[in-house]
Amino acid sequence: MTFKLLAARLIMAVTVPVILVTATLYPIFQAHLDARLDSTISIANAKIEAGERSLKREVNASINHLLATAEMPLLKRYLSGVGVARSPFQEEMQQITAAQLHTLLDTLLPHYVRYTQFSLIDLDGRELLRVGHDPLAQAENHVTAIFFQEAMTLAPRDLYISPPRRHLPHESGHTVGIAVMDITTPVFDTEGTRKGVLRFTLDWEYLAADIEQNLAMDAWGHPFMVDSEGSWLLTETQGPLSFGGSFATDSPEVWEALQLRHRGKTTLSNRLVIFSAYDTRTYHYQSLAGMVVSQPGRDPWQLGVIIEKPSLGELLAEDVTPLLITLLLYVLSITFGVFWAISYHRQQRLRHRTQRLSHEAHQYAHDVRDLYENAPCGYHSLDSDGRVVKINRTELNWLGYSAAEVIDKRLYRDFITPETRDAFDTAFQGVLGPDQEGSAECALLTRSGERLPVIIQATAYIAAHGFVHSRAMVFDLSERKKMEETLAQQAMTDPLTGLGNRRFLQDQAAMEIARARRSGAPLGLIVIDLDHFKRINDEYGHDVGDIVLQAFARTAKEQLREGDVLCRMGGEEFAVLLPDTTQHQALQVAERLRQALETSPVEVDHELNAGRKLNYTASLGVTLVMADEPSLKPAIKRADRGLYLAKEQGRNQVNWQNGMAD
Ligand SMILES: Nc1nc2c(ncn2[C@@H]2O[C@H](COP(=O)(O)OP(=O)(O)OP(=O)(O)O)[C@@H](O)[C@H]2O)c(=O)[nH]1
Repeated sequence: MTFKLLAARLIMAVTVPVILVTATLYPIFQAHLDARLDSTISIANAKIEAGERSLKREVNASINHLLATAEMPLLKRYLSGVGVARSPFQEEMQQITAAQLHTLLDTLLPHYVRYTQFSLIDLDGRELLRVGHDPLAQAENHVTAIFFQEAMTLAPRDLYISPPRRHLPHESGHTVGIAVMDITTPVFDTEGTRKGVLRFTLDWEYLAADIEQNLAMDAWGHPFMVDSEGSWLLTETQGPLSFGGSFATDSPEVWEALQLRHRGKTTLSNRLVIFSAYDTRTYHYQSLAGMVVSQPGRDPWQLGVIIEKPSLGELLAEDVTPLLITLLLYVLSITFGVFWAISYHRQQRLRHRTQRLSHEAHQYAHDVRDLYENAPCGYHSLDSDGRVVKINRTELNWLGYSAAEVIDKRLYRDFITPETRDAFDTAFQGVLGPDQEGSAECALLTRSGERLPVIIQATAYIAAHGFVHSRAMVFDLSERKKMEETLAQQAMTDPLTGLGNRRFLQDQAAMEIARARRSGAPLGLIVIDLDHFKRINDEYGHDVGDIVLQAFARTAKEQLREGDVLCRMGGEEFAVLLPDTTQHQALQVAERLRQALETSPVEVDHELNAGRKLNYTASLGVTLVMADEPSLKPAIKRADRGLYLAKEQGRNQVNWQNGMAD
C-alpha cells in the first residue's frame, strides 16, 4: 500500500513538472518556429522577386535588342530588296547588304550568351538569314509555326514571346537539345512595307539559371516554374522532372494549390509552397515594345519555391544551447518533483505515525480514565481543607450524587457517618502530616440515607510547593461485613437444628440480663434435656436421633413467643431464655413445652417402628435470672439442678428452682 502510494506520487512528481515545463516552453519554441517560418517566407519572397527581376531583365534586354535590330537601316535596306525584281547591280548590292547583316549578327551572337540563334523570315515563312550555334541546320519553312503566324499579324514594335520549348537536335547528328524560347517581331523595309519576321532564339536554361540559383534555398528549398498548362519550365537535372515534364501530374496537390491564386503561400502538411505568377504579356518592359502577345493558354507562369517547414528538431540542432537549457529545466523540475514526492511521502508516514501514537495515547488516557471512573473501588482526592477536588463515578454512584454537586462544593467528611467521622479525621490528619498517609474504616452516608461500610486508604500527593491533594482509594466493605456477619451467625448456630448454640445463648443472655436490669422485668430460664435419648440412638440409630432433635426444635419453637431465645446447649440439652417472664409464667411455658413434646411423636422411617411414631419426652429445670446476677451462669446452674431433680424424680416433668434459695 505504502509502496503503491509512493509510486503514484513519483509518477505525479515526474509528470506534473514535465507538463508544466512543456506548457511553458512550448509557446516559446512555437513563437521561435513561427519567427523562423516568417523569416523563411520573407527570404523566399525576396528570392522569388529576385528571380522574376532577373528573368524580366534578361527578356527585357533581348526585346530591346530585337526591336533595335528590327529598326536597323541595314536590315530595312536589305528588306527593301527582298521580293522585288533587281538588276544585277542591285542583286550584287543586295548580297553585299546581306553579307553585312549576317556579319553584324554573327558578331553580335558571341557577345550575348543568352542568344542561340537569330533568324530573318520572309512573308512566305522561308528563312532569309540565320545566324546561330547550329550553322549546319537546314533552313526551315515556318509558315505554319505559331510564332510566325502571330508575328505576321503584329504592328511594328509589337512582339510575340513564345513559351520555352525543347529545341530538337538536328538531323546532322547534334544530339544535345536545349531549351529555348523565341521572341519575334514583324519587320518592315525602308518604305514601311511588311517584309517578314525577325526571330531571336534565347537560351532558356541561361535565362532560368538565375531563378534556379536564387530559389535553391540551401537544402530545404525546392524551386519550381511551370506554365499555366502545368508544364515544367526548369532544366534541373537533379529533380524528378526534366524540362517539359508535367508538374501537374508529378505534384498534383501543389499544382491544385497554384490554380487557386496567382500569388501567396499554401501549406501542405509539413511543406510550404510560396509562389508568384509571372506573365510575360503584362509586364511593362523598359523598352519601346508595344503590345506583347504569347502562345494562347501558356501564360501566366508560376514561379515559386517549395520549402520544408522548419521543425523544432532542426531549430534545436542548429543551436544546442536551448536544447541544453530545456534538458536542464526538465532535469531540475523532475529532480524537484521527485524530492518533493519523497519528502511528502516521509511527512505523510510521520504524520500517520504521530496520528497513530496520538490515537493510542488518547485510547490509553481513555482506558486510564475509564479505569479511574469505573473501578470496582472508589477514588477521590481532597484538598488540604478536606474538600473534594476529584471523585470517580463508582464512588459518586455509591453516594448517589453527581460530580457537579460534589466537586469543589462538598467536604468529604460530610459523607461520613457521625460515628465513624473521628476515624476519618484521624486518617486525614495522617495524610496531611509527615507520614503522608492514613487509612480508616468508616461508613459512608448515602443520599438515600443508607450506610455503606468502607475502608479508606489515602496518601498525599506532594509537589515542589507542598501538599497538592490527597489520593484515596475507598473499598466497599458491605460484602465483607455481610460475610463476617454470616460467619458470626454460623459460629453461633447449631447446624443440626438451626437453633442458636451455647455461645449465642451467652450473647443473648448478656443483652437480656442488661435489659432486664434496666427495665426491672423478670427473666426466666428453662433448661431441657431429652429423656433416655441414648436409648433412641442405640435402638434406632444416630440418624433417627438427629431427626428427633430437629423435631424437638420445631415443636419447642411453636410453643414459644417471638422474643424467647431457644438454644441448643449441646447433645440433647437445650435452654430457653424467657424475657419479661415471671416464675409462674415460666413454669407455665415449661409445662406447656413438656406436654407438647410428650404429645408430638416423631415420624421415623425404621423397621422397628413400622407404621408407628416415635414418642419421646423431656425433663425441664426452671428458674429466674436474678437481678444481681452478673451472668447466666448461676441461673443455669440452678436450672440444671432442677433438671437433675426432674430426672431423679422420674423424668418427663418440670422442676422449679428458686434463685432466692441459694
Ligand atoms: N443422635 C444424636 N445423639 C446425640 C447428639 N448429641 C448427644 N447425643 C447422644 O445423646 C445421648 C445422651 O445420653 P445420656 O447423657 O446418657 O442421657 P440419656 O440417655 O438421655 O439419659 P437421661 O438424660 O438420663 O434420661 C448420648 O448417647 C449421646 O451420644 C446428637 O447430636 N445426635
